Amino acid sequence: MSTDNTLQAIKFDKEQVALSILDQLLLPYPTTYIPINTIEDAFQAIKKMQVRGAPAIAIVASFAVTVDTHLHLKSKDQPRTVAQLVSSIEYLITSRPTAVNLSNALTDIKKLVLQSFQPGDEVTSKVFDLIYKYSVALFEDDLANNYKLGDNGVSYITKILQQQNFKGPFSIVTICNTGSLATSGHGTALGIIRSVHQQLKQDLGKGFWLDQVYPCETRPYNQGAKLTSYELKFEKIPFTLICDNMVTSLINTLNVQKKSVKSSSAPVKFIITGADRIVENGDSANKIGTFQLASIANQFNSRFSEEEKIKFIVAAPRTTIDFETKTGEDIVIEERPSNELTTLKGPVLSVNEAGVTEVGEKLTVGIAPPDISVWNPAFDVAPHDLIDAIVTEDTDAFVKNSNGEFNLRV
Ligand SMILES: CSC[C@H]1O[C@H](OP(=O)(O)O)[C@H](O)[C@@H]1O
Repeated sequence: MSTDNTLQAIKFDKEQVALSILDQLLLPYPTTYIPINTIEDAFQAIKKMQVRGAPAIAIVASFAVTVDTHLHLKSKDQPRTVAQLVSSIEYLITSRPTAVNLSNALTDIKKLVLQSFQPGDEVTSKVFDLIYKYSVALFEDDLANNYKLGDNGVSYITKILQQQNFKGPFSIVTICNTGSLATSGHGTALGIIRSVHQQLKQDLGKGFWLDQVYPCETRPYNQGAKLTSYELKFEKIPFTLICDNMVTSLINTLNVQKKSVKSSSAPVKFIITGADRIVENGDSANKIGTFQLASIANQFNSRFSEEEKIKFIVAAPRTTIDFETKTGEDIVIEERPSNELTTLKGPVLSVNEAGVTEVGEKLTVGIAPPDISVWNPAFDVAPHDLIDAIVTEDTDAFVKNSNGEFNLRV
């Protein structure tokens, strides 16, 4: 195992055909890379959320099928049939049901193999080659697409601010983690924030600039507090961490009362989230709490002038769009274990004589009575009528037509 203070969630050695992932359950404290050698290793790591984020879990799953196949071919074990490989792939799809990237990628791999081979055929190096090429392309395309998505987000944000005749500093609210730790790099919603931070700086003369990011801590698994804060701090992007239940007060303080929060008075102009599954009509499943953010923006906008309105942006690569599902009503929402809500895990922190924080052993702390009824859906669905724009790697952001409908087909 290696430790590495990096934002690289996934490491794949093309020559050695070796896969390791950053154990994200230990972040934001020093963590380790753990090897993924089998489909079962990947299932467990995805299920436990040692790796999470819709694009990242699809990439890790695809690479895991590649590595598993490679190691099996090298072993002296009984050759595997295509049917057996397909069955393992179908098992891996069940590790997390809501994020469509996972099922899309593994279904693509299944189709690729079955287009050229019969179920009873032996898994040979030719099968491996198909899977390897697909997995490497998925990883590399995701990274390239995230930079395009970031630029498209900047274009949309610039257009809106110009239309609203907005001048000065602005803020962005986001939820969960949608950055390098959730993708192959740069990120989706956090990728837009990275690109905005780089391209809309005060000294670049556009007349408006990003002053503050407000990441929601994202209960109950705290991806915002643990992961997005880690990324924003790493990139030196100005941010202030808030609880999920603070967003209404934040917007009321900044945008309505025109007062400051900490040292910033920049109004919230955008709420930017990721997605785990965007369906045909634009309804978008994302981390629990996202629907609430869309509702909050809608509530304020009902009182705001056009120039004051807050825009709600969903950011995702096209691999997150599910054209098989017509509306959000049909999206399966993953429910997770109760203990994610009734306990908190983390290291013991102590400050030594030199004032340096030392990271000790990992503990689990109870924050609710044991054996109680808990509801822990990992996602909710923001209806398309509350979404202003869906930003992908395609050139222009998708916005609704005069009938209030998205057309996500290009
Ligand atoms: C680019 S990540 C997309 C999406 O995935 C996250 O879910 P999880 O942390 O449970 O894997 C979150 O909903 C992000 O918005």
